Amino acid sequence: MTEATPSAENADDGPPVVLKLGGSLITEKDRPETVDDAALDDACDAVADALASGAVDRLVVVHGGGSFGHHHASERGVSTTTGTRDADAVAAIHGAMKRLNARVLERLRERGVPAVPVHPLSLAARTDGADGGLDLPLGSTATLLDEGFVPVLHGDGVATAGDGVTVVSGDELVVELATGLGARRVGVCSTVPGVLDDDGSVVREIRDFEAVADVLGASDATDVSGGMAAKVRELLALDAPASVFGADGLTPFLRGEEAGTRID
Ligand SMILES: Nc1ncnc2c1ncn2[C@@H]1O[C@H](COP(=O)(O)OP(=O)(O)OP(=O)(O)O)[C@@H](O)[C@H]1O
Ligand SMILES: C=C(C)CCOP(=O)(O)O
Repeated sequence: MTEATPSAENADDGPPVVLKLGGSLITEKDRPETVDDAALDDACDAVADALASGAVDRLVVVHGGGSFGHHHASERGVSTTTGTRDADAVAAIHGAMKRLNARVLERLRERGVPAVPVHPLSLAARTDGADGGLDLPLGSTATLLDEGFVPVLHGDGVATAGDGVTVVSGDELVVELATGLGARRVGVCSTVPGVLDDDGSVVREIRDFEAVADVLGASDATDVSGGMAAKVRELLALDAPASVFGADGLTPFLRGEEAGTRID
Protein backbone atom coordinates (compact mmCIF):
# COMPACT_ATOMS: atom_id res chain seq x y z
CA MET A 1 0.00 0.00 0.00
CA THR A 2 1.41 3.44 -0.92
CA GLU A 3 1.28 6.21 1.66
CA ALA A 4 -1.26 8.95 0.91
CA THR A 5 1.17 11.79 1.51
CA PRO A 6 0.87 14.92 -0.60
CA SER A 7 3.90 16.01 -2.52
CA ALA A 8 3.95 19.79 -2.66
CA GLU A 9 6.98 19.53 -4.96
CA ASN A 10 4.83 17.83 -7.58
CA ALA A 11 1.93 20.24 -7.21
CA ASP A 12 2.39 22.86 -9.93
CA ASP A 13 -0.03 25.71 -10.28
CA GLY A 14 -1.45 24.57 -13.60
CA PRO A 15 -5.18 24.19 -14.13
CA PRO A 16 -6.73 21.22 -12.33
CA VAL A 17 -8.92 18.48 -13.73
CA VAL A 18 -12.37 18.38 -12.08
CA LEU A 19 -14.00 14.96 -11.90
CA LYS A 20 -17.45 14.07 -10.63
CA LEU A 21 -18.11 10.51 -9.62
CA GLY A 22 -21.87 10.20 -9.96
CA GLY A 23 -23.85 8.90 -7.03
CA SER A 24 -25.58 6.49 -9.37
CA LEU A 25 -22.16 5.04 -10.27
CA ILE A 26 -20.65 4.59 -6.80
CA THR A 27 -23.81 3.60 -4.90
CA GLU A 28 -26.70 1.27 -5.47
CA LYS A 29 -29.16 4.06 -5.99
CA ASP A 30 -32.34 2.16 -5.08
CA ARG A 31 -30.96 0.58 -1.86
CA PRO A 32 -30.64 3.17 0.94
CA GLU A 33 -27.04 3.94 1.99
CA THR A 34 -25.47 1.14 -0.04
CA VAL A 35 -22.10 1.62 -1.74
CA ASP A 36 -21.48 -0.21 -5.03
CA ASP A 37 -18.16 -1.63 -3.84
CA ALA A 38 -16.93 -2.89 -7.20
CA ALA A 39 -17.76 0.33 -9.02
CA LEU A 40 -16.17 2.51 -6.33
CA ASP A 41 -13.03 0.34 -6.30
CA ASP A 42 -12.72 0.55 -10.09
CA ALA A 43 -13.18 4.32 -10.07
CA CYS A 44 -10.61 4.78 -7.29
CA ASP A 45 -8.15 2.51 -9.16
CA ALA A 46 -8.53 4.68 -12.28
CA VAL A 47 -7.95 7.89 -10.27
CA ALA A 48 -4.91 6.45 -8.47
CA ASP A 49 -3.39 5.21 -11.76
CA ALA A 50 -3.92 8.57 -13.47
CA LEU A 51 -2.15 10.42 -10.64
CA ALA A 52 0.65 7.85 -10.35
CA SER A 53 1.33 7.90 -14.11
CA GLY A 54 1.32 11.71 -14.24
CA ALA A 55 -1.63 11.77 -16.69
CA VAL A 56 -3.20 14.16 -14.16
CA ASP A 57 -1.20 16.24 -11.68
CA ARG A 58 -3.87 18.39 -9.99
CA LEU A 59 -7.27 16.87 -9.39
CA VAL A 60 -10.45 17.86 -7.60
CA VAL A 61 -13.01 15.10 -7.06
CA VAL A 62 -16.71 15.71 -6.43
CA HIS A 63 -19.13 12.91 -5.72
CA GLY A 64 -22.88 12.81 -5.89
CA GLY A 65 -25.48 11.57 -3.44
CA GLY A 66 -26.78 8.32 -4.90
CA SER A 67 -28.63 6.27 -2.29
CA PHE A 68 -27.11 8.32 0.55
CA GLY A 69 -28.16 11.97 0.06
CA HIS A 70 -31.10 11.60 -2.33
CA HIS A 71 -32.87 9.07 -0.17
CA HIS A 72 -32.82 11.29 2.94
CA ALA A 73 -33.55 14.49 1.00
CA SER A 74 -36.52 13.01 -0.81
CA GLU A 75 -37.95 11.53 2.41
CA ARG A 76 -37.92 15.03 3.93
CA GLY A 77 -39.17 16.88 0.84
CA VAL A 78 -35.88 18.78 0.34
CA SER A 79 -34.46 19.47 -3.13
CA THR A 80 -32.27 22.00 -4.91
CA THR A 81 -35.25 24.39 -4.97
CA THR A 82 -37.24 23.44 -1.85
CA GLY A 83 -35.55 24.00 1.48
CA THR A 84 -36.07 22.96 5.07
CA ARG A 85 -35.73 24.72 8.42
CA ASP A 86 -35.70 21.41 10.28
CA ALA A 87 -32.24 20.89 11.77
CA ASP A 88 -32.85 17.14 12.06
CA ALA A 89 -33.51 16.96 8.31
CA VAL A 90 -30.30 18.91 7.59
CA ALA A 91 -28.36 16.61 9.93
CA ALA A 92 -29.80 13.52 8.20
CA ILE A 93 -28.89 14.70 4.68
CA HIS A 94 -25.47 16.05 5.63
CA GLY A 95 -24.72 13.05 7.86
CA ALA A 96 -25.48 10.62 5.05
CA MET A 97 -23.29 12.55 2.63
CA LYS A 98 -20.43 12.63 5.13
CA ARG A 99 -20.72 8.85 5.57
CA LEU A 100 -20.46 8.37 1.79
CA ASN A 101 -17.61 10.90 1.60
CA ALA A 102 -15.69 9.00 4.29
CA ARG A 103 -16.02 5.78 2.24
CA VAL A 104 -14.76 7.49 -0.92
CA LEU A 105 -11.82 9.08 0.94
CA GLU A 106 -10.86 5.80 2.55
CA ARG A 107 -10.78 3.96 -0.80
CA LEU A 108 -8.73 6.71 -2.41
CA ARG A 109 -6.23 6.91 0.44
CA GLU A 110 -5.85 3.11 0.45
CA ARG A 111 -4.51 3.54 -3.09
CA GLY A 112 -2.04 6.27 -2.17
CA VAL A 113 -4.22 9.21 -3.28
CA PRO A 114 -3.81 12.12 -0.80
CA ALA A 115 -7.58 12.70 -0.64
CA VAL A 116 -9.06 15.08 1.95
CA PRO A 117 -12.67 16.17 2.55
CA VAL A 118 -14.22 19.56 1.79
CA HIS A 119 -17.81 19.75 3.07
CA PRO A 120 -19.92 22.29 1.12
CA LEU A 121 -22.49 22.82 3.93
CA SER A 122 -19.74 24.52 5.94
CA LEU A 123 -18.64 26.75 3.06
CA ALA A 124 -21.31 27.51 0.51
CA ALA A 125 -24.52 29.59 0.45
CA ARG A 126 -27.31 30.60 -1.89
CA THR A 127 -27.33 34.21 -0.71
CA ASP A 128 -30.02 35.27 -3.23
CA GLY A 129 -32.40 32.44 -2.38
CA ALA A 130 -33.17 29.08 -3.96
CA ASP A 131 -33.37 30.55 -7.49
CA GLY A 132 -30.15 32.51 -7.12
CA GLY A 133 -26.59 31.48 -7.82
CA LEU A 134 -24.33 29.44 -5.59
CA ASP A 135 -21.61 31.18 -3.60
CA LEU A 136 -18.80 28.66 -3.07
CA PRO A 137 -15.62 30.16 -1.57
CA LEU A 138 -12.69 28.29 -3.10
CA GLY A 139 -9.80 29.31 -0.83
CA SER A 140 -9.62 26.02 1.02
CA THR A 141 -9.88 23.87 -2.13
CA ALA A 142 -7.30 25.94 -4.02
CA THR A 143 -4.86 25.89 -1.09
CA LEU A 144 -5.29 22.15 -0.59
CA LEU A 145 -4.50 21.67 -4.29
CA ASP A 146 -1.42 23.87 -4.01
CA GLU A 147 -0.30 21.78 -1.05
CA GLY A 148 -0.52 18.61 -3.14
CA PHE A 149 -3.81 17.19 -1.80
CA VAL A 150 -6.79 15.91 -3.77
CA PRO A 151 -9.82 17.75 -2.33
CA VAL A 152 -12.99 15.63 -2.38
CA LEU A 153 -16.27 17.57 -2.26
CA HIS A 154 -19.79 16.17 -2.39
CA GLY A 155 -23.41 17.08 -2.98
CA ASP A 156 -24.72 18.40 0.33
CA GLY A 157 -27.14 20.75 2.07
CA VAL A 158 -26.55 24.45 1.51
CA ALA A 159 -27.68 27.52 3.49
CA THR A 160 -30.28 29.29 1.36
CA ALA A 161 -31.51 32.83 2.05
CA GLY A 162 -35.26 32.78 2.74
CA ASP A 163 -35.51 28.99 2.39
CA GLY A 164 -33.48 27.40 5.18
CA VAL A 165 -31.29 24.69 3.69
CA THR A 166 -31.68 23.32 0.17
CA VAL A 167 -29.67 20.63 -1.64
CA VAL A 168 -26.58 21.54 -3.63
CA SER A 169 -25.85 18.95 -6.31
CA GLY A 170 -22.40 17.71 -7.18
CA ASP A 171 -23.03 19.02 -10.70
CA GLU A 172 -23.46 22.59 -9.40
CA LEU A 173 -20.25 22.24 -7.39
CA VAL A 174 -18.42 21.01 -10.49
CA VAL A 175 -19.46 24.15 -12.38
CA GLU A 176 -18.34 26.48 -9.57
CA LEU A 177 -15.04 24.65 -9.14
CA ALA A 178 -14.33 24.53 -12.86
CA THR A 179 -15.08 28.22 -13.31
CA GLY A 180 -13.37 29.45 -10.14
CA LEU A 181 -10.26 27.28 -10.47
CA GLY A 182 -10.03 27.58 -14.28
CA ALA A 183 -10.28 23.81 -14.86
CA ARG A 184 -8.32 22.15 -17.65
CA ARG A 185 -11.20 19.76 -18.30
CA VAL A 186 -14.29 18.51 -16.52
CA GLY A 187 -15.59 14.94 -16.41
CA VAL A 188 -18.86 13.58 -15.10
CA CYS A 189 -18.79 9.83 -14.68
CA SER A 190 -22.21 8.22 -14.31
CA THR A 191 -23.88 4.85 -14.97
CA VAL A 192 -24.68 5.70 -18.58
CA PRO A 193 -21.94 5.70 -21.27
CA GLY A 194 -22.86 9.30 -22.18
CA VAL A 195 -25.96 11.30 -23.07
CA LEU A 196 -28.17 8.90 -25.00
CA ASP A 197 -30.39 9.76 -27.97
CA ASP A 198 -33.85 8.28 -28.68
CA ASP A 199 -32.26 5.09 -30.02
CA GLY A 200 -30.03 4.65 -26.99
CA SER A 201 -26.86 5.66 -28.88
CA VAL A 202 -24.33 7.97 -27.26
CA VAL A 203 -24.59 11.55 -28.56
CA ARG A 204 -20.98 12.47 -29.43
CA GLU A 205 -21.21 16.21 -28.87
CA ILE A 206 -23.71 18.72 -27.42
CA ARG A 207 -23.37 22.46 -28.05
CA ASP A 208 -26.95 23.55 -27.53
CA PHE A 209 -29.49 22.46 -24.90
CA GLU A 210 -32.52 22.81 -27.17
CA ALA A 211 -31.00 20.40 -29.71
CA VAL A 212 -31.14 17.56 -27.16
CA ALA A 213 -33.88 18.75 -24.77
CA ASP A 214 -36.37 16.16 -26.06
CA VAL A 215 -34.25 13.17 -25.09
CA LEU A 216 -33.01 14.54 -21.78
CA GLY A 217 -34.91 13.14 -18.85
CA ALA A 218 -34.53 13.16 -15.10
CA SER A 219 -32.87 10.23 -13.33
CA ASP A 220 -34.31 6.69 -13.31
CA ALA A 221 -33.65 6.54 -9.57
CA THR A 222 -34.59 8.77 -6.62
CA ASP A 223 -32.95 12.08 -7.49
CA VAL A 224 -33.76 15.49 -6.06
CA SER A 225 -31.40 17.44 -8.29
CA GLY A 226 -32.66 17.02 -11.82
CA GLY A 227 -30.81 14.04 -13.38
CA MET A 228 -29.30 14.27 -16.85
CA ALA A 229 -31.18 17.36 -18.06
CA ALA A 230 -29.85 19.46 -15.16
CA LYS A 231 -26.37 18.00 -15.71
CA VAL A 232 -26.22 19.01 -19.39
CA ARG A 233 -27.60 22.48 -18.68
CA GLU A 234 -24.94 23.08 -16.00
CA LEU A 235 -22.06 21.77 -18.14
CA LEU A 236 -23.04 23.84 -21.19
CA ALA A 237 -22.46 26.96 -19.09
CA LEU A 238 -18.76 26.13 -18.62
CA ASP A 239 -15.74 27.51 -20.45
CA ALA A 240 -13.75 24.31 -19.92
CA PRO A 241 -14.44 21.27 -22.13
CA ALA A 242 -16.73 18.83 -20.32
CA SER A 243 -17.58 15.18 -20.92
CA VAL A 244 -20.26 12.84 -19.60
CA PHE A 245 -19.27 9.19 -19.67
CA GLY A 246 -19.68 5.83 -17.94
CA ALA A 247 -17.21 3.70 -15.99
CA ASP A 248 -15.40 2.63 -19.19
CA GLY A 249 -14.75 6.26 -20.07
CA LEU A 250 -13.04 7.19 -16.81
CA THR A 251 -9.47 6.16 -17.68
CA PRO A 252 -9.60 7.66 -21.20
CA PHE A 253 -11.01 10.92 -19.77
CA LEU A 254 -8.27 11.14 -17.14
CA ARG A 255 -5.68 10.59 -19.90
CA GLY A 256 -7.15 13.47 -21.88
CA GLU A 257 -8.71 11.19 -24.51
CA GLU A 258 -12.24 11.20 -25.95
CA ALA A 259 -14.90 9.72 -23.63
CA GLY A 260 -18.69 9.57 -23.90
CA THR A 261 -20.45 12.82 -24.79
CA ARG A 262 -18.47 16.02 -25.12
CA ILE A 263 -20.35 19.12 -23.96
CA ASP A 264 -18.99 22.53 -24.97
N1 LIG B 1 -30.86 11.17 -22.56
C1 LIG B 1 -30.32 10.57 -21.49
N2 LIG B 1 -29.10 9.99 -21.60
C2 LIG B 1 -28.53 9.39 -20.52
N3 LIG B 1 -29.11 9.33 -19.29
C3 LIG B 1 -30.32 9.89 -19.13
C4 LIG B 1 -30.97 10.55 -20.22
N4 LIG B 1 -32.15 11.02 -19.75
C5 LIG B 1 -32.23 10.66 -18.45
N5 LIG B 1 -31.16 9.99 -18.06
C6 LIG B 1 -30.95 9.48 -16.69
O1 LIG B 1 -29.91 10.25 -16.06
C7 LIG B 1 -29.22 9.41 -15.16
C8 LIG B 1 -27.91 10.06 -14.81
O2 LIG B 1 -28.20 11.14 -13.97
P1 LIG B 1 -28.08 10.99 -12.39
O3 LIG B 1 -28.27 12.36 -11.82
O4 LIG B 1 -28.90 9.88 -11.86
O5 LIG B 1 -26.57 10.52 -12.31
P2 LIG B 1 -25.44 10.73 -11.26
O6 LIG B 1 -24.88 12.09 -11.38
O7 LIG B 1 -24.53 9.58 -11.52
O8 LIG B 1 -26.12 10.50 -9.86
P3 LIG B 1 -26.20 11.48 -8.61
O9 LIG B 1 -27.16 12.59 -8.97
O10 LIG B 1 -26.69 10.63 -7.50
O11 LIG B 1 -24.83 11.97 -8.38
C9 LIG B 1 -29.13 8.10 -15.91
O12 LIG B 1 -28.90 7.02 -15.05
C10 LIG B 1 -30.50 8.03 -16.59
O13 LIG B 1 -31.41 7.41 -15.70
C1 LIG C 1 -29.00 14.81 -2.32
C2 LIG C 1 -27.84 15.28 -2.03
C3 LIG C 1 -27.61 15.76 -0.66
C4 LIG C 1 -26.69 15.40 -2.96
C5 LIG C 1 -27.08 15.65 -4.41
O1 LIG C 1 -25.92 15.64 -5.24
P1 LIG C 1 -26.00 14.95 -6.68
O2 LIG C 1 -26.15 13.49 -6.48
O3 LIG C 1 -24.71 15.32 -7.33
O4 LIG C 1 -27.17 15.53 -7.41
